[in-house]
Amino acid sequence: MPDDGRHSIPDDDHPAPSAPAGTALDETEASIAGTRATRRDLKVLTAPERSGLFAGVDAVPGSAKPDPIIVVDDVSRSFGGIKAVQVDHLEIQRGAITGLIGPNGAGKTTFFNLITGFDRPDTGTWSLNGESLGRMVPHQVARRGMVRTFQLTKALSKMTVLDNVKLGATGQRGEHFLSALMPWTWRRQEAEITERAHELLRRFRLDAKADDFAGSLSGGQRKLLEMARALMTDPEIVMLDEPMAGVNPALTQSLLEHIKALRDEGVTVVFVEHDMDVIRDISDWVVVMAQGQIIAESLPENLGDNEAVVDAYLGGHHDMALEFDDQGRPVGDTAVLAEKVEAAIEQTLEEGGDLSEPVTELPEVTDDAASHSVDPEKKGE
Ligand SMILES: Nc1ncnc2c1ncn2[C@@H]1O[C@H](COP(=O)(O)OP(=O)(O)OP(=O)(O)O)[C@@H](O)[C@H]1O
Repeated sequence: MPDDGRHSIPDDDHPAPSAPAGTALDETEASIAGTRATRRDLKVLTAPERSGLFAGVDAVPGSAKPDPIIVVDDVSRSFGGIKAVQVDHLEIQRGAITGLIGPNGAGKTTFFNLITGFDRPDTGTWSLNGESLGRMVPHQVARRGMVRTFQLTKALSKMTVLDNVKLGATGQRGEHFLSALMPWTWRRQEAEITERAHELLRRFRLDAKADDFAGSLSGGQRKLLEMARALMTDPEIVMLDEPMAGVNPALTQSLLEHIKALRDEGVTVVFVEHDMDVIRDISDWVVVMAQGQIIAESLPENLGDNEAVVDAYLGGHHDMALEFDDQGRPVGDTAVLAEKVEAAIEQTLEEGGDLSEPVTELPEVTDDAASHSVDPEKKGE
């Protein structure tokens, strides 16, 4: 991936932001905090320097970051009577992996859709590097450096793997009307696009499949294809919607390594994930949504201590102290409660319901951990 830092150099239109008020910065952060870091700056960050970025960040919803690449204000979206998203303020730190978690129906996918131009909010503003993206459609957003992948991979099964990746190169010269009148320009562009697609296929070890139909790939390989396609425009920030869903354990590890490698190259990553082990493994910072709102932000290792997070996942009506082991796994009565939540979810799915609401009502905790005695009528109240 080229490293020319071209996305991030402050200029008159995009001045470097100053350090947010109230953010305590130590020496480790000083080199990049308060200015807009380039891809090159971010590439040379050591792991302690990267975690140092969050040292002075308050673990509260909407907290200021030293060098935010994305800033969101008052973005809301309703469907009928349901307020799917109401994000008052959110800043995403440049050059870090931010995990976005929350129960089913929390509004994560809708939020991704809104800020990448795939859906329109009812209210709100948001910016990338200080430039408002409010009226842009997805390919305009991509041209400015932000791309997304989808929860359900969108690979076109009757096209080759190579062509699917090439499709990611939207908004480049070959698409323009004028270039169509100048085929020599277009052909050069086409060759560059093909070369880059091959390079990305090699990176994701899909090069042997370049000429196969995308429909022949496994679920995990399609996720890799989706990432390769997203990287065609050499983005500054990638939004990954459940990149691990449906991927077998062997490929999960490889995907995780790919995501970390992107971050280590200076790409900002925001990803939606349900698996807490994955979240703890690769996130530098975690943002928690529930019922459309940002309810918590924290370092991944402190998630289990956050009452709002536990409430969001286990329902707000428990009246016992929750306990987790040092791996963040629930223990004792908390484990029993967690199993009941699982059982309630399973039951909902078996009955053909969806999981658009978190489980909010649970029976008394007993020793019968495997009990499926959740009254479905009470769930989602
Ligand atoms: N196109 C739509 N029409 C109507 N309601 C919608 C639409 N898209 C989302 N919703 C509703 O908005 C809410 C948020 O849904 P969203 O898919 O964004 O949540 P999520 O956190 O991504 O959930 P999951 O983890 O299950 O993917 C839910 O109540 C959902 O039913």
